[in-house]
Amino acid sequence: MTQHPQRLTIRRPDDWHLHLRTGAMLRAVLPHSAAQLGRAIVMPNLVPPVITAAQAETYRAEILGALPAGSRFQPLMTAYLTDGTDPDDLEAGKKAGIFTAVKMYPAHATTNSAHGVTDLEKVAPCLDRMAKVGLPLLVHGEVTDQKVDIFDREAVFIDTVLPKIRNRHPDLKIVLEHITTAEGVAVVRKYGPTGKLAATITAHHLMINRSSIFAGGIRPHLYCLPIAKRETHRLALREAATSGEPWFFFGTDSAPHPIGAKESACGCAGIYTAATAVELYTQVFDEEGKLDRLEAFTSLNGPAYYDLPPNDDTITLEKSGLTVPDILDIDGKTAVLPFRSGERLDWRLV
Ligand SMILES: NC(=O)N[C@@H](CC(=O)O)C(=O)O
Ligand SMILES: [Zn+2]
Ligand SMILES: [Zn+2]
Repeated sequence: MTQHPQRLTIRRPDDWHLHLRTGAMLRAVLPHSAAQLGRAIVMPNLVPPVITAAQAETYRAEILGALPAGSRFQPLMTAYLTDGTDPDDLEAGKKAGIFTAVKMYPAHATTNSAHGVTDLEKVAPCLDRMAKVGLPLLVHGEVTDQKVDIFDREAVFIDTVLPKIRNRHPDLKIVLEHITTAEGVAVVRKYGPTGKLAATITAHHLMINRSSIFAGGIRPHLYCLPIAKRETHRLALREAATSGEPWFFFGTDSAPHPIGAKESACGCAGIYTAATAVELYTQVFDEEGKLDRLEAFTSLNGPAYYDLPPNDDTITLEKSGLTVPDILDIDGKTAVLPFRSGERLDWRLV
């Protein structure tokens, strides 16, 4: 690769952490991801959540039915782990090709997590079975104790909860989703070489820090969970993502909410990045002078961790610039505001 390429062809990326929602929202946002990606790990935090293999099969059919004609995009389905989840159903779902992974939300940690896990002991039989049949555990890694400062909840989870899971289930593959801290980077570096721990990193956590949320006034569209941390953490995430190390990979956590639900006295957590996900990551790798490592992060490391082949086709990016789309209409009554809406990015998908 030349030092300052104007054009870049890489294997088609996958998104290992995506919220597609359902109904009109799904129909509006899915074309964005389907245009860029080969596959995506689809998060199960619907209302009600996607708990069983039968529910995941119904949800997958809805997604496939909402795809633009001719799209080869493949949704990879996840189970929402609850205290009452049946290990046999997880195993059957895995064997039937329905489940790719299982998502654990500590109860009340984030958007639509009320049915999440209250006690690790209760899900131990599920985690044992997942290790046995090869279903990775994807974790929203924040403690829910409201006495713990919101900016510390990820680091405390890594310190106190993650070791319990790892020690009790040493053969379980774990993905720490959307890491936001230097502590997250360090623990994944430490245990990544065992093949049992990896992390997704979002585009927005590579671009914003906690001051961004208050720049000139409160900016509800930059509120997500885990919340963005100090600048030192953003820099640690950028270094990790662009390091080429195989345990860090693409996961947007693109999480659309209607504008009215964001611009509210009690606004929802979630940032919508799917409209320009690949362009946002490319911008970061270019700024870091690491475009030669973009493909590993976007298209190779994720499939390798999930024991899947990389996509067989490619995408091409051009350094001709792009204006991030403005408000995305959902159903004539509600709309979503994409991250960096109306701003210029350096790269665009050809
Ligand atoms: N990331 C977020 O801020 N929100 C996600 C939930 C999640 O991934 O934690 C959502 O579903 O809106
Ligand atoms: Zn989450
Ligand atoms: Zn998420």
